[in-house]
Formats: sequence, structure tokens, C-alpha cells
Amino acid sequence: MTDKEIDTAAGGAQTRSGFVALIGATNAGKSTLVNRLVGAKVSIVSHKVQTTRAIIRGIAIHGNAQIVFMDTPGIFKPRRRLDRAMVTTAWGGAKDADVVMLLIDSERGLKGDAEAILEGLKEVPQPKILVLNKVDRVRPEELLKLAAAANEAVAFERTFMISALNGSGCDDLMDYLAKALPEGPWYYPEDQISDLPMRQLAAEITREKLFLRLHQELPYASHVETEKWEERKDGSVRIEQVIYVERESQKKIALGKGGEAIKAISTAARKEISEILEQPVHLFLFVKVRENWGDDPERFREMGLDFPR
Ligand SMILES: Nc1nc2c(ncn2[C@@H]2O[C@H](COP(=O)(O)OP(=O)(O)OP(=O)(O)O)[C@@H](O)[C@H]2O)c(=O)[nH]1
Repeated sequence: MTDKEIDTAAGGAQTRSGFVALIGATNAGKSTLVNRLVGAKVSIVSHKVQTTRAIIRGIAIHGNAQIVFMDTPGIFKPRRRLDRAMVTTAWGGAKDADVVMLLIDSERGLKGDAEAILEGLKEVPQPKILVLNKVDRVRPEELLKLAAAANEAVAFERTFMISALNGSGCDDLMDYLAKALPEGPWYYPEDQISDLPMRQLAAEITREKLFLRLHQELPYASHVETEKWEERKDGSVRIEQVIYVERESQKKIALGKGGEAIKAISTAARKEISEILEQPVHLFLFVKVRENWGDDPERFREMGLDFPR
């Protein structure tokens, strides 16, 4: 689609478009919010913290505006090299954005990571908004206190109180964002909801299933790559993915007794990938040991992260 066609697609009115960076502690609900606003599952949602590693964009249309959300990895105190890369990527995303949106888990408040994030935000020059999430779990007077404390630390343009889970407050937030973005042609065709290549999205889905099943045994020492993607004449697709782990012992865990774990992961992932693609999927999972992948610059690049020196 050319810029001209895109302008016409929005009914001839002047279009707006831009990038909104989502910043927030792990588990604040960033993925849930992006999925709600975009209306499709583009970003991985899981109970486990630190599941979002690379920036995944969800694209929403609201009135004449196209809003591109950059779902950033959770910002927290970095310990390992991989963790440091995640933090750097998250702040890097904020610098490219037109609006920076801080999402706070209202139940958890400003304790711990949120405090460190507020400090970091003071250095970010773009317009910033505060979004208190999970308001379905917190009393209104607590929310007001929280809003006052956060606004004292950072100069936010606006404060919103929402529930990403049930959608309350989300329309007001979208109205605001649509008006806050600069005038200009849309960045993406109207029907595109994510620029994450399907291969990567399919790998993210398998990683999510792996986490959901094995999170206690296999914390963060695993990574999934889609190695083959073959469209077949019968309309189905054959996908081969490799789950990389760091040690032989982890390989055993990923396979499970009699291959039971990998079978369950594969079934769940296949079902979801097939739903998204709207075509039958044959999914083949392999588990390989690759020692110290967590220190390998190439792996970082594949995940869309900068390698911290
Ligand atoms: N009650 C309630 N729960 C929510 C709400 N929004 C998100 N959650 C839950 O909070 C948990 C974390 O949500 P995610 O969307 O995965 O959080 P995230 O910020 O993307 O997490 P990371 O990827 O770890 O950075 C999930 O169990 C969500 O269902 C909300 O508005 N209300």
C-alpha cells in the first residue's frame, strides 16, 4: 500500500501514526494490554515473569490513527548478561517512541522495580503517561494515593486507571494516544497487526508452552528457534523448531519421561500456531544442547537484543 492509498483508507482525514513504548516491571500486564488494544494475540502472555525478551510490536487502529506498541522486556535489576541486554533494549525502545507509557501493577504499587523504573524515566525526554493497571483488584482510594506518589516522582502528562484484563478504561487511553501521535501516513498496511515474522511468532508460542509446563525446572536456560517452514500443497505447513538448552540434564527435563513433556508442549503449540495461521500445522520439535548460549552474541541478535559488552 502506498502512503496515498493509506490516507484514503482512513476516509481522507489527516492520518496520525507513531510509536508508543510500554515500560513496566515484569508482570505489570504489558503483554495483556497490547493484546487487548490490538485485539489479537501478538505478544506472549504468561504468569511467569521475564517472558518477554525482545521488542514485539502490536499495531492498533483507532479512528484515523495507527498506534504501534513496542512491548518492551520487563525492566528490573539486571544480574546476568542476558538480563542486562533486556534492560538496555527496553530503555532503547523508549528513546525511539513518540509517547512513553509506564504501566504499573496497582496491586504491587511502587515497591521494588517500579521505583527503579521511575528513576530511569526521569531521563526520558518524550511525553510520558502513567497507566495504573489491574484496577479490578484495588480500592479507589489506594489508586489515588498511588497516582499521587508516582506523579510526584515523574512529570506525567496524564494518568489513566485501567484493567487490561476486563478492558475498563482502555477506550479513554486509546482516545488519548490517538490524539497524542504526530500527523503523518501510517507505517503499516491497515490489516497488519504485528511486524514480527511468523517464524519468530511461532517460536515465541512454543517458548510460552515450554515455560508454562516446565518453568520450575527450566527457568531461563532455554531458547526456541524456528529452523524450517515449509508450505505444503495440501494447504498445511510443516514447521521444525529447535529448543536449545544449556546442559544435557536440561535436555532430559525438556523431553520428559518417555517424551511426555515435549509431546504436551508440541500439541499445545501446534494448536495455537494453527489457530493463528488458520491452516493445519505439522510441528516437529527437537531439543539440542548448546552450552553457554546465554553468552553468545549471535543468539542475542536473533532475539533482537543488543549484546552488552
Ligand atoms: N486482575 C488483573 N490481572 C491482570 C491484568 N492485566 C494483566 N493481568 C495478569 O497479570 C499477569 C502478567 O501479565 P503479562 O501481560 O504477562 O505481564 P507483562 O508485563 O507482559 O510481563 P513480562 O512479560 O514478564 O514483562 C497475567 O497473569 C495477567 O493475566 C488486570 O487488569 N487485572
